[in-house]
Amino acid sequence: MPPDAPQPDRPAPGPDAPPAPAPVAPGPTAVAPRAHGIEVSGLRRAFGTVKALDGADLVARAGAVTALVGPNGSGKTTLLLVLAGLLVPDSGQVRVAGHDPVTENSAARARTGWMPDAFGTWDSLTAREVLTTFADAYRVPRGTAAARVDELLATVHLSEYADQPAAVLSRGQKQRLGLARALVHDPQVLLLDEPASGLDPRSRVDLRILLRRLADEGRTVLVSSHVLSELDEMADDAVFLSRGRTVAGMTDADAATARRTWHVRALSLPALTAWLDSTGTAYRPDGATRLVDTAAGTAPSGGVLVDVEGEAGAAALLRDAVAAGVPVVSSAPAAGALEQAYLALEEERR
Ligand SMILES: Nc1ncnc2c1ncn2[C@@H]1O[C@H](COP(=O)(O)OP(=O)(O)OP(=O)(O)O)[C@@H](O)[C@H]1O
Repeated sequence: MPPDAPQPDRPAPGPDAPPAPAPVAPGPTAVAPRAHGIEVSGLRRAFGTVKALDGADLVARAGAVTALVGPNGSGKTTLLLVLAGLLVPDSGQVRVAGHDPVTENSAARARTGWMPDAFGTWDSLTAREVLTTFADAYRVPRGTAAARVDELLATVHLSEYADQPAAVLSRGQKQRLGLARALVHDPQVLLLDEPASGLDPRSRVDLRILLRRLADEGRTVLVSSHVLSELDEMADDAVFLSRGRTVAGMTDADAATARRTWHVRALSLPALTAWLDSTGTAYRPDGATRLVDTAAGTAPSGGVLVDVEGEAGAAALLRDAVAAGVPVVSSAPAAGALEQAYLALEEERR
């Protein structure tokens, strides 16, 4: 859903719009404990007959990056809009940084940074003016706002565009400005909808490092994306949505113990497959096996896919193969843990 689509039963403030009434950025005495993350239970929100959220549950810990994963139309944006205090749910419990975004909207929004999947901005304002306007709206004290804005422009590598009108920014640069605006009031909770879309590879790496740092500082970071390999690298936990419901959750520990497919390559494919056969280990072709120098009598090198139980299973497989004299070249997960879990869930739900 376009994040700025009007909501049927609520005047749309527009997720990019400064909040009205402007919430007060929590001052040093008002900071809620960092331990508060996000807690959602039984959340429902329908648009006419479409049940965008149909009893969703979610916990996102403070100090962790949580991935929000699900197919198109599964309710991710709707959930993020509710958490951001921009959409009123039909029913269910929601706490963001210890506050209910419906009944304590200002308190929740003062502690929440929201980055929509496309950051619509005012084209005639400069990048610095855009951030200063949001800092004002969040009542960041004037004395500190200018330094904060400069610091954020540097963080997202837009200092050289600080005094350029936002109209000249590319899509990826606008995304980075959107990230800076989400951080302008030093929020405890960050909600990011497809933050990497439009970013070049360097900016994606920067984003990953920044989100890690923000989580390590004790913030709660909830990020939705379809690029699972990217989420895999940055997320500690994952929540899977399907048709408006939470269908699974996954922590780093789950990922380490889950059954996964590994790609094992050896200098001699016959030696590898003969050993797998002798141990009764099931395997299948990797689809990329390459023959080398058969004329010279060298055995074909190549790899196979093997399903193993967690990282411990992968380590045992590698250890035993090497001990048996198989010339193993590499052994690595065939795909990220999130991607494999996602595909397995999709398969189950077909
Ligand atoms: N304002 C709206 N009016 C009507 N239907 C809506 C509205 N917003 C969302 N929906 C519907 O609710 C469902 C969930 O949409 P949502 O945008 O939350 O999914 P999503 O998981 O973010 O999808 P995507 O991955 O494609 O961004 C979809 O069927 C969508 O068509």
